[in-house]
Amino acid sequence: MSRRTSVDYDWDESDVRVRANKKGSRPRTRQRPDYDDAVTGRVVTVDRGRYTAVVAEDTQDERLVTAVRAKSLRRTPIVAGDMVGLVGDTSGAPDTLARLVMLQERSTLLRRSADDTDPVERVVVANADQLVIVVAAADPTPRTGFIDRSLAAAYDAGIEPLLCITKTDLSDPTWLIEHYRELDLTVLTSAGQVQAAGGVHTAQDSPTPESAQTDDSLPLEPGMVETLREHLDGKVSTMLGHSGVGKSTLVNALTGADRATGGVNAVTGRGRHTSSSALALRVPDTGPGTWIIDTPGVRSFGLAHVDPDRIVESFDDLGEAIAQCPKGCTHGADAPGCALDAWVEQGKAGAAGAARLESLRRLLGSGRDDELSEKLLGS
Ligand SMILES: Nc1nc2c(ncn2[C@@H]2O[C@H](COP(=O)(O)OP(=O)(O)OP(=O)(O)O)[C@@H](O)[C@H]2O)c(=O)[nH]1
Ligand SMILES: [Zn+2]
Repeated sequence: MSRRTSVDYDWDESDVRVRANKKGSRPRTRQRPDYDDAVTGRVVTVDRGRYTAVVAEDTQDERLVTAVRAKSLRRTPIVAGDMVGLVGDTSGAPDTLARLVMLQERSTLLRRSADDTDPVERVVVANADQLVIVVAAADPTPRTGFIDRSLAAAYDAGIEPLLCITKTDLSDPTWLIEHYRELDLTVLTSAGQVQAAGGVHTAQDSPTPESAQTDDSLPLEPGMVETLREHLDGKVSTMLGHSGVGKSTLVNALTGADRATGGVNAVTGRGRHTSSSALALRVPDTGPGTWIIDTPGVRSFGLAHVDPDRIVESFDDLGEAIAQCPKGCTHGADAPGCALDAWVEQGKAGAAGAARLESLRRLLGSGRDDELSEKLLGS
């Protein structure tokens, strides 16, 4: 049952010595003849040094393979979403263990540092196309600081952001939607609204497919789940949000998996997932390649690893003013000639301009106050 799939990827072994080889144009797999028969897998979760990958995705031979990392990769972080090469017993049969020997080059890499002063950068998720930032309209109170830093991290990683506002039955999220009106950001609310590129549209009421039938006791409106499903279709998305905002509720409604109780059977066919590590899940009623990666452990987004210029670029709604700043402008409150204050005072950045500028300055500063208050609030 160990049918091989051919390896025709551009492997990044994260092995600098191999990559630095003069014959750089030669396919790297040739330099590793041992691995010619490696099968490709998508890492769905990592738990205590064990990597679970789905192999032969969307074929009859699709299976979950558990693997341990080869010695040569022991210093390389490998995370959910990574595409890897596996050798050895890749049958996926119970109690078998394969060897993870290669790491494919990533299209994107979402990273964070524990806080803005922590130089240690952590890899969160690989190959995500989209970052779904989940906040609640209330309980817990949404903080734009968290959204803004998530946006900066997404922008830096080249990942498309999407803002999802849950619990709109508890509080009116209009102020939050207004806050991002001038930014080209799609906003979904649990009332089923979509804001794209500055306009608010009511989402089409689509019927809930059988497999996604939500429990009557769930406070979610089907409109949001279905609109979100459409936005996830064909993409690898990762979901991020503070505890209690309703991520599990959303993921469960989307996938039918019961994350809280550790059951992933509906998605992977077998196995239990009880750790708090990131987990990639299939999304029913979507096309091939649709995955959602839940990151329960990630609650704050230190930006120590992000170039300040990239942070500035994530404030696209202030971009026109920034273009008028003197060269090398730090955009700080006391930066000489900074065009931002006048721009905002003239109302050119919209009603939320002042708050957006404040947020930019906070992120460009140490940002510690914001991060600290998030921690103090028990996020
Ligand atoms: N009123 C209301 N409650 C909701 C909504 N969505 C989720 N909840 C409730 O909010 C609580 C927290 O939801 P979870 O889905 O567990 O939140 P989470 O983000 O996964 O939280 P962690 O598992 O701690 O990361 C639960 O009691 C849900 O029933 C909503 O749209 N409206
Ligand atoms: Zn400036």
